[in-house]
Amino acid sequence: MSNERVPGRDALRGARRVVVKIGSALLTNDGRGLDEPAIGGWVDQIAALHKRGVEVVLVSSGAVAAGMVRLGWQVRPSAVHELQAAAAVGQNGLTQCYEHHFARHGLLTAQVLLTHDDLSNRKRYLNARSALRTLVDLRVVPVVNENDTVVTDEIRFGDNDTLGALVANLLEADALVILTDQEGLFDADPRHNPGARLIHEGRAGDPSLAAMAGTGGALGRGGMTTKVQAARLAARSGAVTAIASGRQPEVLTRLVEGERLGTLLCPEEAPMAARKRWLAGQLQVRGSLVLDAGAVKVLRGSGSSLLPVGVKALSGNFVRGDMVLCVDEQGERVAKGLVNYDAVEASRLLGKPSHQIEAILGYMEAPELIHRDNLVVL
Ligand SMILES: Nc1ncnc2c1ncn2[C@@H]1O[C@H](COP(=O)(O)OP(=O)(O)O)[C@@H](O)[C@H]1O
Ligand SMILES: N[C@@H](CCC(=O)OP(=O)(O)O)C(=O)O
Repeated sequence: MSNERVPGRDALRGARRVVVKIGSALLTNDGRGLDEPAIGGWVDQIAALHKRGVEVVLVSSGAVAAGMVRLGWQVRPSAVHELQAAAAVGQNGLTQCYEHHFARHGLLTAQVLLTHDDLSNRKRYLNARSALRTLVDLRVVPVVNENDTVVTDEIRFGDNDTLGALVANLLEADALVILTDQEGLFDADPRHNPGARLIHEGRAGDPSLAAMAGTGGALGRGGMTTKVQAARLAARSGAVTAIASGRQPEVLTRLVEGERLGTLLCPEEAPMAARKRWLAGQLQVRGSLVLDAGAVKVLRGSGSSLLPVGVKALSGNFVRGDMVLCVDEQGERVAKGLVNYDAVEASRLLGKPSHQIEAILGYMEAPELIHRDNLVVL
């Protein structure tokens, strides 16, 4: 195992928000019900990251497999209604298990069950986004799974790799870490090819990776194919994806320390550029800010954040986190970005220096109206 510095690994090292996906193959100890001691170990690692200020959202599989064990079923049913019943029974066990282990660290968890509709319908997408952001801001660890009990075959994600990537997009996470039962992506399925070699790093969009990823294992659904696809999806919003074995000691901690573990798949372009393009394309504009000439100059010239002091007027009924358009005094488009204050608060801050924010509002979310990481100059 090498500790040499590899550029893409720095994105993990500096990650502030990470989506961790734990797959069925790993969680259920090859079909013997939930592997509670192992879950306890991942929770310890997530709690350690939390302590360092890294925000972690967990995407956890295992409901169907845990339900089967609770119901005494030896064979995974194929009928949808039976799978749904097993998921409903098993999800309870999964939630209890995470709640119990995170409580040992004084951390609260929240169960978030999502369906495809929730992320493809604009209104529900925004609702899911603001609920998850709020949970993360409250320092709660969201534990996400697919809402298996209500989904039908046509609309299911099926595998949680895709769900993990969509959650990474939703929260503009810096990294998606997929923990599975293999050390990473190999150039052939290591279960059937003892000589298969681990891919250490790659480009998320590289078509040759798909060819190496065979089909799914017996318990999980997607195998490596959906993990490679998930990396491509996650890259849209600038997230790097690590695929690693959950059985490696301290795997999460070591990955965010930049250790060369597992497979790292990086976006084609710099993460920030990808993230900004994603931002610009994703969200509907909910309002606009009129900037004075000084603010226009620094935004265009030096890519600075937008401070309230440079804003003369606003329109629209936006809330914190919404996309707003920034225009100059002639109405010319200058930038788009995610605003840190809602319209009522922002209107009270117009033209004011940032050191007065706390006195005016009674609290300060951030000194800038739009942080430069959330700003796209047009
Ligand atoms: N190229 C490959 N590299 C690594 N694993 C592979 C590859 N091709 C197929 N696999 C299989 O993918 C399985 C992991 O996928 P899956 O069972 O869906 O796990 P999970 O439940 O964690 O999502 C491995 O056990 C392995 O047999
Ligand atoms: N939602 C399902 C998980 C589906 C699944 O196994 O996904 P994966 O871990 O990606 O192979 C469950 O909780 O059983």
